[in-house]
Amino acid sequence: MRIGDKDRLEKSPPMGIPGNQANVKSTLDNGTIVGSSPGSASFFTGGSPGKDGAIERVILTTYPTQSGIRPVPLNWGASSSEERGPVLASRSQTGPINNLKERNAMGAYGGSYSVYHALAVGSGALQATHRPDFTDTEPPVNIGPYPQWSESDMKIVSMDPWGHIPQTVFKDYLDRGYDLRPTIAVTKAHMRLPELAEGTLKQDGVIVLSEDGEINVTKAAVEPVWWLPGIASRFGIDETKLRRALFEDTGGMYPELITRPDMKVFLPPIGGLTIYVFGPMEYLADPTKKLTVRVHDECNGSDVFGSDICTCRPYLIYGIQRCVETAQKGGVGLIVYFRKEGRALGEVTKFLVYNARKRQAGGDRASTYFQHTENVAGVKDMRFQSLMPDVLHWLGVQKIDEMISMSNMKYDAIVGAGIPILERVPIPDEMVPPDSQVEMVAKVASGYFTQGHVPTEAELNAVKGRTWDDIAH
Ligand SMILES: Nc1nc2c(ncn2[C@@H]2O[C@H](COP(=O)(O)OP(=O)(O)OP(=O)(O)O)[C@@H](O)[C@H]2O)c(=O)[nH]1
Ligand SMILES: [Zn+2]
Repeated sequence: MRIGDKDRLEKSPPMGIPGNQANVKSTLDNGTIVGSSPGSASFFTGGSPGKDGAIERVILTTYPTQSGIRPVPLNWGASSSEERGPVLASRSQTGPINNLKERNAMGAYGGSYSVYHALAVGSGALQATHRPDFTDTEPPVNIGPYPQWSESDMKIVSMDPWGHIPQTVFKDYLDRGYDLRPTIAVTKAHMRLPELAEGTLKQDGVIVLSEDGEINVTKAAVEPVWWLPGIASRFGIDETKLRRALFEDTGGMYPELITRPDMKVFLPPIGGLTIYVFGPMEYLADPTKKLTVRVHDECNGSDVFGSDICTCRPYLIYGIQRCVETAQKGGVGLIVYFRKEGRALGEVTKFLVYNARKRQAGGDRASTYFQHTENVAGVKDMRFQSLMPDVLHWLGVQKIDEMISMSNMKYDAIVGAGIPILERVPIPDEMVPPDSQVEMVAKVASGYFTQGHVPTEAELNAVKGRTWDDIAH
C-alpha cells in the first residue's frame, strides 16, 4: 500500500464523516477501491505476497456506491423472517455468491471467537471457504416469534431474534450459496452443582432427575448482533457518534463503520450470553405461569474458582435453586449469564482494583469500595444494562414474578424496558462469604435493594475486609 500516493489521497473520502455519500461516490466511480498489482495498489488497498509471489488484493474497506455492492435487504424489526432477511456478515468470495458484495452486516460471526477463527484460517488449520454442515443442529424447542421481536419501539437491538433458526427460515439463502451462520444455538443438558447435591432440591423426575440433584435444563448461547441505530438510541447518542467511537476505540478495526453508513448491523468482537431455562421454554412467554429470573454478570474468580471476595457464585447458585423450585411448582426459571467480567471492565482491571483495596491504609473498607474501581477504570461500571433486557424480549417475557437480584441498575433497565418485576429477592445473609461483606454493604449503601437497614456513613467506614496479612496467617 502506498499511503504517500498524493493523487490517491486526494481522491479519498474524508474519514469520520459517515453519510457523506456524495464524496464517497466521487471516489468510487473511478474504481479506486481495489488495486491489483504492487505498483497500482490504491490508498484503500493493501497487498501481501501470495503463494506464487504475486500480490493478492486486500480490500481494506468498501463503499455503498462501489460497483457490485448490493447488500441483501435487511429490515430490522420486520415481523416475518422473509421481510426481515438474513444477517450476512461473511466476506468469503468463493462459490456462486460473492458474500463480500452482498453481505449486509459488518464484523464477523462468533463474537470474541472471531479472532481465533482468523488465527485458524491464517495458520492454515481451516480453509476460509469451509461451510458448516447444519444437519440436525436446529433447536430442540420452539422459541417465538413473539410480538416483541417486531414492535415499533425496537425492543431487540443487540441480538438477532431469528439467529437460532437461520438454517430453517433462511434455508433458501444457504442453498443458493450464501455463507450464513446462526448467532444463537439452543440445546438440552443435565447439570449438577456441588452446592445443590446434598438434598437441597427434591427429586421429581422431570426437573430434578436424581436424589443427588441432577437437573434437567434447556440452554441457549447467544452471540451479539448489534443494530446500530437502536444501540445508539439506547445510549441517547446519534449513530454517527457511536460508529466513530466504535471505529476509533477498537484501533480502527472496522473501517466500514465509517465508510458504510448504509450497513446498519455490526457483529462486535465481544462475549455474548448464555441462558439456562428450568421448566418448559414456552412458559417464559406465558404471563399465567410464575417466572423466576436471575440475570448474572460473569465473575470468573468466584463463579468458577470459588473466590470469597464477592457474592457472585453463591447468588448464582441461589438463583438456580429458586428457578428450579419455581419450575417444580409448575412455573419456569431463567438464568441469563452475561460475559461481562468485572462489570465489563475486564479481569485485569478487577484484579488491579483488588490490589488497591487490599493495600489501602486502614484496610479494605466498604466506604471506598466503588471509589477504587473508579480510580483505576475511570467509571464504576461499564455493563450498560440498557441492552440487557433484549434477551428477555426475545424469550417473550412479559413480567417477572421473582427477580433474584439486588441490583438497582438491572431492575431499572428491565422495568424501563416495559417488563414489570413483582418481587425482588436478596441473597440470604448466610450465603454471603465473610470477605464479601465489604462489597455487600457498599452496594446496599449505593442504592442496591435491601429489605434491611441501609448503612450510615459511619457504619460503612466500619466494615472492613480481610488484609493480605490476614490471609498469610
Ligand atoms: N471491576 C470490578 N468488578 C467487580 C468487583 N467486584 C465484583 N465485580 C464484578 O461485578 C459483577 C457482579 O455482577 P452480578 O453478580 O451480576 O451482581 P450485581 O450486578 O452486583 O447485582 P446482583 O444482581 O444484586 O448480584 C461481575 O461482573 C463481577 O466480576 C470489583 O471490585 N471491581
Ligand atoms: Zn464476583
